[in-house]
Amino acid sequence: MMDASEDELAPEVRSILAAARDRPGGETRVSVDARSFPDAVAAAEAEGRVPLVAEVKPTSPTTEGTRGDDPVELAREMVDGGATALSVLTEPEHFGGSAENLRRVREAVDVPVLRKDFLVSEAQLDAVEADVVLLIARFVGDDLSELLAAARERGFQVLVEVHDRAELARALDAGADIVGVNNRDLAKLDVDLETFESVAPHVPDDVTLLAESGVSTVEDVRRMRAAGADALLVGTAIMDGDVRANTDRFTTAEISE
Ligand SMILES: O=P(O)(O)OC[C@@H](O)[C@@H](O)c1c[nH]c2ccccc12
Repeated sequence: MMDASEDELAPEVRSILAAARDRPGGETRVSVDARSFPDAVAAAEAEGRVPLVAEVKPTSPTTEGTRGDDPVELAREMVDGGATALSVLTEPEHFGGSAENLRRVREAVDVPVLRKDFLVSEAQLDAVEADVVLLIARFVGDDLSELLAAARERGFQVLVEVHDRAELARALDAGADIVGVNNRDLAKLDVDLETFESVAPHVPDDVTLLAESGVSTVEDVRRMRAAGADALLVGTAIMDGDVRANTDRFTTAEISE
């Protein structure tokens, strides 16, 4: 999206976006046999676990240092800790990710895997197979419907990320059925859990709704669930320390009162 609102983005985010626009796509069109994300969420719920998407995020503009562990090892620990699905960063320049990390993780686990990146063109969908791809409403602008259709044609499920009610309306108009509300403001990079609480009431029941970013305690997990989150997406608080224990703590947040 090339409009005035781009000036309002944090410098790091502008740099991420500039890099994303230059990134080439895959050479041949992918065709994915996707593992159902809504089914995985329902299964976790039926077992009394908090449906959690655990994120393999080696670093980020808001994290200090880089975690160099093998992403496959981290992914296995997350699944052992009860994660419903995984998110794997594929953005190389600001998040330490790669398409290869995603490919290896998806081969090693049997839960759905989300490709976390800043996709802005159809060809970029072909870089690697995943069960779910992310489209960020703010970044794809008027191309949302087209990219959503292009992704579905390839077999991907699509998570559309929004930050306010106006973006939610655009996501729903485009036909999004998995929506994530990002608590992180891409203009300031700060996190406010009230973002989810203010947008969630306007999301129809048949949409699978994720609360993204800034969940760092078991209290936060319960708070997002109380506000209507079908699932949570957690990166930093899982990557910090014992990945398996962290995942276990969050997925059992509703049993271990
Ligand atoms: O590390 P956190 O605060 O738990 O956040 C995870 C995830 O929501 C965040 O990494 C994220 C949300 N939307 C994104 C878009 C691209 C890259 C990363 C993200």
